[in-house]
Amino acid sequence: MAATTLTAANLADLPADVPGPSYDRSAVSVGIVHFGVGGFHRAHQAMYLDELMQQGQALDWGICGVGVLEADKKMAEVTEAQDDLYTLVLKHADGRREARVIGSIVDYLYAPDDPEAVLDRMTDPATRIVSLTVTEGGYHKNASTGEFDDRDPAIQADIAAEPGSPPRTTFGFLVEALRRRRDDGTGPFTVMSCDNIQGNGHVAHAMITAYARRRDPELADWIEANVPFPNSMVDRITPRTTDEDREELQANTGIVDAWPVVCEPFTQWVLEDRFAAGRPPFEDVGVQVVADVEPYELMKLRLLNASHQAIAYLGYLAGYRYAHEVAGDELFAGFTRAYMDREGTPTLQPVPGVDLDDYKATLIERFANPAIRDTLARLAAESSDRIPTWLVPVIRTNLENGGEIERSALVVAAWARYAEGVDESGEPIEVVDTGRAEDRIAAARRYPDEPLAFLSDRDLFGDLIDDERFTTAYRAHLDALHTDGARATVEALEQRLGR
Ligand SMILES: NC(=O)c1ccc[n+]([C@@H]2O[C@H](COP(=O)([O-])OP(=O)(O)OC[C@H]3O[C@@H](n4cnc5c(N)ncnc54)[C@H](O)[C@@H]3O)[C@@H](O)[C@H]2O)c1
Ligand SMILES: O=P(O)(O)OC[C@@H](O)[C@@H](O)[C@H](O)[C@H](O)CO
Repeated sequence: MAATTLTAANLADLPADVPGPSYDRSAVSVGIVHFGVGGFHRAHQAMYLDELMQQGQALDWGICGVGVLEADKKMAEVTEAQDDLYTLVLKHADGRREARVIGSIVDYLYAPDDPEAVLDRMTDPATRIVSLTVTEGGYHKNASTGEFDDRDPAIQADIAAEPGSPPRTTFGFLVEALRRRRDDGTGPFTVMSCDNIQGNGHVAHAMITAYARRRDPELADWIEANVPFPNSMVDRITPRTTDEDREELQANTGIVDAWPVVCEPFTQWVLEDRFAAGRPPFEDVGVQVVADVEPYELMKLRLLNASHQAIAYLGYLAGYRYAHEVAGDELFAGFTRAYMDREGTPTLQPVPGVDLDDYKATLIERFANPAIRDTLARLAAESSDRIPTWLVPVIRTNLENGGEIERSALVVAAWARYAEGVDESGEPIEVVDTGRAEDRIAAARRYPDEPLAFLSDRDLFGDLIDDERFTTAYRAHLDALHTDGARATVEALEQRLGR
């Protein structure tokens, strides 16, 4: 098969079964600046905009991506070489692949090279939305107090910088751009968070204004009064792109793409309708634009993301390395579904238009899609940002209401066992937890002398360590994980609790 390097000039040479932009990309202008162009943004928001553009809509809502981290240099190089084009490959469970080339990202700026260019984009009146997928850690929220946490050195540097000087962090850029827009009368843009955080808009609002307050209280007041931060629920399982994905794409289609994105066919976006200066007509491409996102967020984070945590640690300890292997194992799939039914679901609000039984059954099917090859290592990374935001609130609510907590306690114990850094066969585990890995590993290794040491960090677990019902369950599970291993522990628990 003839090789086609992905560039604007080569779009006409795409194979017939790989559609590309049918719209004139030179007519697309930037209306959205996006921080954190990773796999998920390219599989989700950029895809929805591309669909609108295919319908001849939203041509004034093109995306300019921004990377602020050293690690984003690679994305800058690839987008430059490929005219911001990339291939999106949907992987169906039956082995089918559906590829298309996405054209809605039309510019990319690597902020450390030219921070003023980023600010120019953000202060351009045509920019009406600044969206974010900067991961849970990118919001600088202390999980226990809920307050802004300024301990990140880059954030400290931005807080201390001279007024008007070039920022380094996402918050620094947002607040400086808003200051300039206030001062020159351009007015606000909307800050649209698309990260997996409960109340992501509320959290972005609270953290960004807290940051702004440290620099300029009047500006913080102006942001409070003028900038909308809509909440959203976002969903599409998007694993990291691998070399095999690149090779497979080329072998199947001839397309040479340095950074394609692969994901599951399922996609969902529930978005609160609160924008300062308009928005694309997202509902025309299946986005659920609603007044209250909270019930959907809780459903997704407490069923999907919290279940991912169960699958990750228990599955890894049991010797699996991929999500579909764990979800395809009846014992672990049954445990996960029982967590959802008995512990996650009782903490949810009624979710308009959703049959929760169907939703949960679909989740297990999605996890079990063998084509996705989502690694447990991806799901188990950055646990300190995930367990406290997704699972701890479930445990707290159930403790308050006299609900069940046994399975959640086992997931927390499995994290502690995983964080010891050695699996059940004595092989090392790479514990990825930015800024906290050393501390987590040290706390985990205080077992068995101090069996509750892992729970003693109140930033992560609040007062769970003071609740005897929880600590009794946690201790028993942690002991069992050490003496019997993950599989036997889950088996015994499921036998004891039944369904
Ligand atoms: N991958 C998924 O399945 C998925 C699904 C739904 C939602 N999400 C959300 O999207 C986020 C990103 O996921 P991804 O798969 O694209 O990851 P990724 O690693 O491919 O990309 C993450 C991007 O965020 C940037 N980033 C990370 N920390 C940052 C910080 N402190 N400040 C600024 N930028 C920062 C990175 O530089 C990168 O551009 C997740 O954390 C989650 O909240 C992901
Ligand atoms: O991306 P994170 O760090 O928020 O969480 C890991 C996974 O649970 C998550 O990426 C899911 O795959 C995703 O939320 C599915 O929509």
